[in-house]
Amino acid sequence: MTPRNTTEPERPFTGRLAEPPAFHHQWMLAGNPARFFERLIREHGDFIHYRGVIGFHLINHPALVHQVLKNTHRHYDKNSHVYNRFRNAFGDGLVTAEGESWKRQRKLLQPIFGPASIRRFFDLMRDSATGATERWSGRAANGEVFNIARDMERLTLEVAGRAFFSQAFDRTADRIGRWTLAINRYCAIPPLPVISDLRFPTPLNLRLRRVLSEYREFLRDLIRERMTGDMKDDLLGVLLTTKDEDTGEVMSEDEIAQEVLGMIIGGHESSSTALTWIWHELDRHPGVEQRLVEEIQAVCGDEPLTLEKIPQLKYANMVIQETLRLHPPFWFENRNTISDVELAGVHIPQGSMVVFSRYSLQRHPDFWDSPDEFRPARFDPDQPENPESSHAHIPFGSGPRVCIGRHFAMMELLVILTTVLQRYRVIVDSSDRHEMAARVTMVPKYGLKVRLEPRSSTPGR
Ligand code: HEM
Repeated sequence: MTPRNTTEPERPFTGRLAEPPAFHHQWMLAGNPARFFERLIREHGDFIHYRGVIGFHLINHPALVHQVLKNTHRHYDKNSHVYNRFRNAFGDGLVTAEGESWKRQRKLLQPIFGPASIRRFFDLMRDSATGATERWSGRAANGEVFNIARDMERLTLEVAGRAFFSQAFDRTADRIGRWTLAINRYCAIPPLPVISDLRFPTPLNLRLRRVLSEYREFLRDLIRERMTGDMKDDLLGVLLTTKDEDTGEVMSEDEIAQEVLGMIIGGHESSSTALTWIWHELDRHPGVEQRLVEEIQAVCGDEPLTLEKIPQLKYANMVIQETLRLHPPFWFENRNTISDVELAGVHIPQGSMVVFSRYSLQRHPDFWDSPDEFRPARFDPDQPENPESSHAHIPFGSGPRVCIGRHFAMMELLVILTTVLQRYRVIVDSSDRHEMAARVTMVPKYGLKVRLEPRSSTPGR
């Protein structure tokens, strides 16, 4: 379910700009930046001009966010410290591209990720999820405690890898896993301009350079393989053959490499994080888990999930939305002003950074009742609990740069959630140490230690 289809936020912003003292609570940025923004908002309101090592305008009201991402998006781009760090790692794929280059890429890629096109990935998603649950049978039988966050990472990487490279992923899975880890480590460092520059020879930068060149070589070989006859119907095959409607041009090898890398890294990590939070919340809310299992039983019986049944998983959808609200994987967003802009009557000069925290926005007490409580019923499409909250829920972004992979991600989450729950109850172990960490994505800092309890019947057997 996506939020209701309204175009303008229901409530205008009526507050004023606050200017806390320079460097206010700056030390908190080094620990947990989501808590830093939360505290600023609690003390100073929904519109703040922060002056510190890095200065920014912080917005925390749906009407302001809507204005930046949608109504006046042309006045903003992603030339910020944070996105420049991603640019070093991924190049200029869709996530970081700007202007004409972004427009061209988005137009080419949009149809590939539309709701109808991504249906063909259903089988591979279900097969990968089923494979993971089968590999877990020994663990379940032995009552083994393991970190399910790692398994979710492996599983969503496999889904993304197979969607892009078919079986070539399986041959290279370990290497791709290592490359991903190195890139994620690089992206998680503070976005300080000099240190992030790949020419600066820190061990992390040198490692990233090596990894990127290995990845390019892997992709070059694979593209050559495809060009010499072994063309496949996976995402790489589609990218190699998709033509610009107007010019008839195909994407260059370099463009494809940047695109694929950004999507595999960004797409698999966000989905695995969301899944880990779902297991965390279901364990804490047995009533929700019970209702979810009942829905799955009613929809699928003892058979594996099929593509046609996905729309019937309404409660599962609500559970996912509520998890994405409380634990938005990409919790932080930022834009750079490319001209002078006016926001809520305030003049903001060109070259300023405007930021918001999805974590705070999606827990805004003016838009959500008991905002910290996990209540999937909020997202009941027939009876939404907080009818004015649609613009306070944007886990996939909003406006022209809304996540292109959102339909893919939602289907993947539904398939994995259903497949695992049909076979196991996921129980968080008493040894689990819980703390939220806000890195590139928002994660449980120490992962999630769980045990599995087999259910009495196994689908398809
Ligand atoms: C739960 C999973 C996911 C979440 C929460 C998520 C979230 C987001 C968000 C918030 C943005 C917008 C950033 C902005 O405003 O600039 C975004 C953009 C993007 N996402 Fe996702 N994403 C997810 C999964 C995926 C997947 C699976 C893919 C690819 C298959 C993907 C590919 C992209 C791309 C390419 C963009 C850039 C779009 C553009 O700027 O035109 N995402 N994502």
